[in-house]
Amino acid sequence: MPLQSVIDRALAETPPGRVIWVALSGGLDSSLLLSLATQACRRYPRPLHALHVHHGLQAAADDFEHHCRRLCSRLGVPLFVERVGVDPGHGLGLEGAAREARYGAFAARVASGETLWLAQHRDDQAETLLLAALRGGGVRGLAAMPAHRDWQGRGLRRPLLGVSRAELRRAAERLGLAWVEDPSNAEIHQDRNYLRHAVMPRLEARWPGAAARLARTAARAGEADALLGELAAEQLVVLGGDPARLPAADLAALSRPRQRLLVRHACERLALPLPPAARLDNLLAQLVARRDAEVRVDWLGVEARLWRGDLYLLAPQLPLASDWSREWAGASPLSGPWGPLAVALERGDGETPALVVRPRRGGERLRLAGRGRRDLKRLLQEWGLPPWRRQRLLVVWAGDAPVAVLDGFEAYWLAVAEGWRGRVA
Ligand SMILES: Nc1ncnc2c1ncn2[C@@H]1O[C@H](COP(=O)(O)OP(=O)(O)OP(=O)(O)O)[C@@H](O)[C@H]1O
Repeated sequence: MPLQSVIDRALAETPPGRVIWVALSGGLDSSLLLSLATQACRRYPRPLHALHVHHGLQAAADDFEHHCRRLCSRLGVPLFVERVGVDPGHGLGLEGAAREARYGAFAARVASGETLWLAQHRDDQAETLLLAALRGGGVRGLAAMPAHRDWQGRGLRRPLLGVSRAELRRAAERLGLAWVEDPSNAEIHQDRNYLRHAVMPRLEARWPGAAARLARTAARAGEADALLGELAAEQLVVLGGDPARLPAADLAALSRPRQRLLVRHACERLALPLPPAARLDNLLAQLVARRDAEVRVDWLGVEARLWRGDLYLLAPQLPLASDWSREWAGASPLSGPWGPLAVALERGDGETPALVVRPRRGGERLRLAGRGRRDLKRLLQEWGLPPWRRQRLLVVWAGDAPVAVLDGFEAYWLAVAEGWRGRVA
């Protein structure tokens, strides 16, 4: 398909009336993508913007920015430049950290309903598949990069994913386009560059069209991955539909591959990090733990807990210091230990005295309407509150009397004493 038709089609599939952003690095591919998108938008008018992220990592960073400015002013496309700091100290490596910073900048600029176009092509796709296979990745990894996906309400699109690098270069030369060569692309110690310069030419020499075939494999793996997503969603409905709380016995009755699929799917639905394979197997092996046994398996960003027959997937919470306390007049919001809480509390006669909010210490007794004075500990047992939720309880005191109990994380009242009114604002 001619290149311009590829772009026209991508344009036709992008929601009309909303801004299309081209992620412009200043390299060949994204400079060409922007030029082609500009031509297409002249024929089918659409708001088109370019977005350049300045990482400040290389001496060449300013050259990239200058090139982007020149190109955009020539094409008459508004350019937005985002400056980001890259912190390689989080175990992602420099490349990973730069990528994370870049996506942070994209997210800050591109609004919900708008679309971001990226310029990866077919050879990038083949390399991504090989890198995933060399890491021992599964279907998700082998699917490499999707041609389009929803990204928190925004569209992410790669219109050039089916086009070869050679064809893009020919097109750029035909157009007399200028671009900046990224000096780091020649550094062969980087895995991707090694594949590009040392491996792919050999594969192509032995199997002409190797990159195109690998990209086809990625597309097939992508389809299989989407089907697995559908299967997992259906299975989740059968298990009650709550990704944060899965019935352990029902989960244990499934085949191990289905269990893995479902837990990963549940994490995705909750926007939690996926478990490393060994952690997941460790967790699944304990699914049939005795009902009264408490099992907890953690991985970065997640606490998985088996409690009373259910598997809970939770984001870890910072522990609450036992001496934390807050004076409060009862009006919303309450400035809680993990952030503002949209709750209000008042005495029935409207004469609310000064209140103090503290973590639960034990031994509190509340006077409940129709039930008299009750031990909070007993009440917690009665409500069947999981232990980790007990740790986030806040007790509101009026003088030396506890008058209400609040979940300090999810902002709701668990108990309010007789003569008091609690509201969720
Ligand atoms: N600094 C940046 N600012 C804006 N977009 C970027 C930046 N770096 C990369 N991108 C986008 O992400 C895509 C993939 O990045 P990658 O690093 O693989 O490409 P590149 O070789 O730097 O650039 P190009 O695709 O322009 O040749 C780019 O095609 C571009 O759309």
